[in-house]
Amino acid sequence: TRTTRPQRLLQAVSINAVRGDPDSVIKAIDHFCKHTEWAMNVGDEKGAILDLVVMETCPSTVLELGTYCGYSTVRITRLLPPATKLITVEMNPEYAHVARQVIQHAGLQDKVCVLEGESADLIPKMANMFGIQAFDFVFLDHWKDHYLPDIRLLEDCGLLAQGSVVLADNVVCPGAPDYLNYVRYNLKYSSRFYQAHLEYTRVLDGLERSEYQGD
Ligand SMILES: O=C(NCc1cccc(CNc2ccc3[nH]ncc3c2)c1)c1cc(-c2ccc(F)cc2)cc(O)c1O
Ligand SMILES: [Mg+2]
Repeated sequence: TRTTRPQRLLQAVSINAVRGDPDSVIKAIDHFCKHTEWAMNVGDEKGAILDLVVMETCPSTVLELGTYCGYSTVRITRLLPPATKLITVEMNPEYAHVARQVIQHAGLQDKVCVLEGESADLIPKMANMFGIQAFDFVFLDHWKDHYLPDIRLLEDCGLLAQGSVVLADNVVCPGAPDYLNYVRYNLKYSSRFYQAHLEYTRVLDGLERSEYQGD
């Protein structure tokens, strides 16, 4: 096929979503994934849990690892007050290019920085790049075997502070067993599981919310 799935998803957004309206972008992507083609967005069921956790956290600094087409980026950023910034990391250049256009269609481009590259390379540079101390909220949705090394790297770089919330997608499907074991049995975290389903399916999945207790 000439086009890729992210390009077909972007086309559905540009045709069906109202420019500058994040909720219509979210609805257009969910409709596309339910009726036309499955894609690995966090989706509407887990997305509603993501919304609640973001709203109760009221973050001023947000990091997302794994942008894909920007669905969760739009979900999170639409809930943030004007002064806040969201940094999202995507190592696949084609995903990043589509995500920037989805985010722009939602009218949220001024609140989002899409960084192209690997989390392990970029995390150590973020404090200097953005003049931040710690992230109030982190959403993990990239390669599942990178969740554990990356949360440890965030700790080592001093980018987590007491009260920082880390929310991880797909802790059941595809799964992140080593990550779960770490955040659930480590006194530095207070962890809680939100049972749900894999986006747009009846397969079991869930999100893990882990609050950093400080050093
Ligand atoms: O694997 C997943 N997502 C991650 C992912 C996947 C592919 C490429 C990238 C490239 N992006 C990337 C990589 C490394 C990176 N380092 N720093 C940034 C960064 C960015 C990322 C995933 C899979 C399923 C799933 C699939 C099939 C199935 F049957 C059930 C479930 C459902 C999900 O919700 C998922 O999130
Ligand atoms: Mg995911």
